[in-house]
Amino acid sequence: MPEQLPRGPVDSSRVPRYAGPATFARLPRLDEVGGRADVAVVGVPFDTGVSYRPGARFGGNAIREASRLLRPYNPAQDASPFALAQVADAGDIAANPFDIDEAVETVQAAADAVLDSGARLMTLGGDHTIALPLLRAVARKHGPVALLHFDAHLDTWDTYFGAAYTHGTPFRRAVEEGVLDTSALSHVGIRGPLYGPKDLDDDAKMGFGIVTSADVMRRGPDEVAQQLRERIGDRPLYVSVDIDVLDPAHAPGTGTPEAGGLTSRELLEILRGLSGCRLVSADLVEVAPAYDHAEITSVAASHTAYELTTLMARQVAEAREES
Ligand SMILES: N=C(N)NCCCC(=O)O
Ligand SMILES: [Zn+2]
Ligand SMILES: [Zn+2]
Repeated sequence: MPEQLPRGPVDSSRVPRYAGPATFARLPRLDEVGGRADVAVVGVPFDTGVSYRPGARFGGNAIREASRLLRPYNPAQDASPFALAQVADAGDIAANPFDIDEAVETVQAAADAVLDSGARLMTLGGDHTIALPLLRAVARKHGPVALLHFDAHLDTWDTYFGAAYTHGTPFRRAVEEGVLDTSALSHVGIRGPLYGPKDLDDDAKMGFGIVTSADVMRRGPDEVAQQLRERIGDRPLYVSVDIDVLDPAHAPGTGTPEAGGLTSRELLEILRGLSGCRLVSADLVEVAPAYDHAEITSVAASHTAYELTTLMARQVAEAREES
């Protein structure tokens, strides 16, 4: 008989949810489930790529702490994600805080290892620099992927202080490197001042379509999600969520806040509307708990990661049924 491995969160009716060290959603650690998971949740404590307030290195653990209140059944997607698939917390990637190039290599190697094990990757924390190595790893496995990018910012700028790897530049590098399918690139939640109109011209030339924050308000999450689903089709999809896509009222704990953002309700509803998309991996970046209050930001982030892991778990279950 194969040994019965733990699966799913600690039972919060038996062990108080505030007890013990935090893993995402009180899930087992990867080493407790024999080192194999369908979805690996990984922290990325790295924030050397930021242009303004630092602190996103602490985002992953803040999200884990705030995720203690998540429950096993997700009514919005009518799914029990942690029963559908083995979802485990794989700990943190030890990225060098003093050397961005080396950190980018380390994140890529760690992501390669997770994807090679057959798992989908859900990363928590870090600044947006890390999307580049994560996309490299995903493209190595799946080929160029569709990208759905939630952010106040384009993050397709060229360099800062001459540096190529920063939190404002990952998606330009990703396009240059050919890791993205340029027929299916979307930003959602864009707003705020830019350096000049060329920012938008460059971005459009790279192939990005933009759903602004005001578009989401005017058209509503259902219509936006439908348009995104049509653009993505059946391509392998990577979702990158910069928590500053939310209004600072919904996510004060972040490094480059911009007024006029999405509500957490709008973000969660758009994500739920992606059901059926081939979500292969996702990141959730730019949570900087030092500027947070009452865990407003990390609670929103924990629910965002919950919707994303639910989408992935449903995909895992569907793929299992088909085979
Ligand atoms: N990726 C984030 N959060 N911010 C990018 C802002 C780049 C700038 O300082 O213009
Ligand atoms: Zn941003
Ligand atoms: Zn960003």
